Amino acid sequence: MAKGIRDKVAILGMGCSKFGERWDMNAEDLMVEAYVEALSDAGIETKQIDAAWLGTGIEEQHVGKSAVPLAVALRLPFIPVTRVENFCASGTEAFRGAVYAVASGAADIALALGVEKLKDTGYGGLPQRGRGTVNNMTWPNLSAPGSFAQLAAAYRAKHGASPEDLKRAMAHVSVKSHDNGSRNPKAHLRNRIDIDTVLKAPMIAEPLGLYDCCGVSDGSACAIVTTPEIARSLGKTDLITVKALQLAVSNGSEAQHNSWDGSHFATTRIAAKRAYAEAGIEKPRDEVSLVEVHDCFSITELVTMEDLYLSPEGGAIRDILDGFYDADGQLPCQIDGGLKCFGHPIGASGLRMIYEMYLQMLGRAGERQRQETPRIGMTHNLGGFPHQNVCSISIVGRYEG
Ligand SMILES: CC(=O)SCCNC(=O)CCNC(=O)[C@H](O)C(C)(C)COP(=O)(O)OP(=O)(O)OC[C@H]1O[C@@H](n2cnc3c(N)ncnc32)[C@H](O)[C@@H]1OP(=O)(O)O
Repeated sequence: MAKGIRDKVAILGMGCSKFGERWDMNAEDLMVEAYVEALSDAGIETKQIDAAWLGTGIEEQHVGKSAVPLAVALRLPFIPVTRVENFCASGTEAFRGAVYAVASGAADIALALGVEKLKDTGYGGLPQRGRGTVNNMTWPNLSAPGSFAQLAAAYRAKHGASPEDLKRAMAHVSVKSHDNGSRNPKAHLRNRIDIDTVLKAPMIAEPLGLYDCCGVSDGSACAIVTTPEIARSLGKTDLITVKALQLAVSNGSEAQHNSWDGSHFATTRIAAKRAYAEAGIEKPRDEVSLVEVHDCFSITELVTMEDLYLSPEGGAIRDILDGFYDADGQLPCQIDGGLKCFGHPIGASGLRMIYEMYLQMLGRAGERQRQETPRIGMTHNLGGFPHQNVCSISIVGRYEG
């Protein structure tokens, strides 16, 4: 395996907008909200940034084509700006661009920003009549909730879980995330819920009810990165560095050759193995202190805990019900409220997850701060559907160099 980027890049500053129904703001306003916080945290000026990456998913409708909207919104000084899109993993893709630019020496300081404006532009998780023959004939009823509901059925069939146990574990996932989100002023949904509310909620795609789904929200998040040496020369003493960044992309082979039972994500397993090797992690369940996964649906979080090798295969239901991933458990998952409470403004989500890891490791997470300062944080950003997807994993941690 290539040497990788472990400890070559430090996070100089991060910012995150308030997520939610931001009727009062357009995409540029959201970008500025996250950027102003990141810039002030980094303690630099815009003219010191050498290159920038914009991550956004449905750009034509919500943000505008090309990389120009980012350059205009932030008044970037004619530097190279690149726009990336990789399904729902677009935010981590922007981060990857900026981190690799610094790691390669092409830039001293680079910016990654992810944004999406979904709420008032007609986007929804349920099927909308697509345009054109392919959409009408081939995918007339394809929806994210419907597609991830099949993951639940396949997982249950494979592991022989009873429908009641699986539903209770999924409900625990949602109750836990709403509890965490209620302590986060930047989250969209901040109401506490109980198991009964989840189990009696309107059905969206059996077995996924309203509270098993992430919301639909607007939001933006931003990171400024540099080398550990430059960060020190700028006066930073407490450094958080990138330990690993890995991306795995489906090539269709599993689904096409019937070797896939539909109950897990091959991309997550492959990206996780590579990321642990790059970060030098041998026992992820013991060594990772905090994790944010792509909980677009409660079942995705449950399955992902096994795909990341944190829970044993078939053991996630038990771990979840035992509180292993609760805020006061051994390995908190979605301590900020996750996609469940932040919603999923596509380009922003991956960077929003890294933002929480960064705050927690610097002891700056306010009411939801983990008591023992976390050392290693992992984020998992998934794009696409179970049968074809991209998975981007980042591991960040305290710098001990
Ligand atoms: C790889 C991937 O990431 S795929 C994932 C892509 N994203 C998605 O699929 C989004 C999934 N979620 C959804 O589509 C929507 O949230 C739905 C369908 C579940 C609900 O949408 P709608 O019925 O239009 O909800 P609407 O916006 O009208 O809100 C109605 C109420 O429910 C609440 N609500 C909406 N969604 C959620 C949710 N997911 N969880 C909890 N509460 C919610 C709202 O706050 C509102 O509450 P209020 O009446 O107290 O104000």
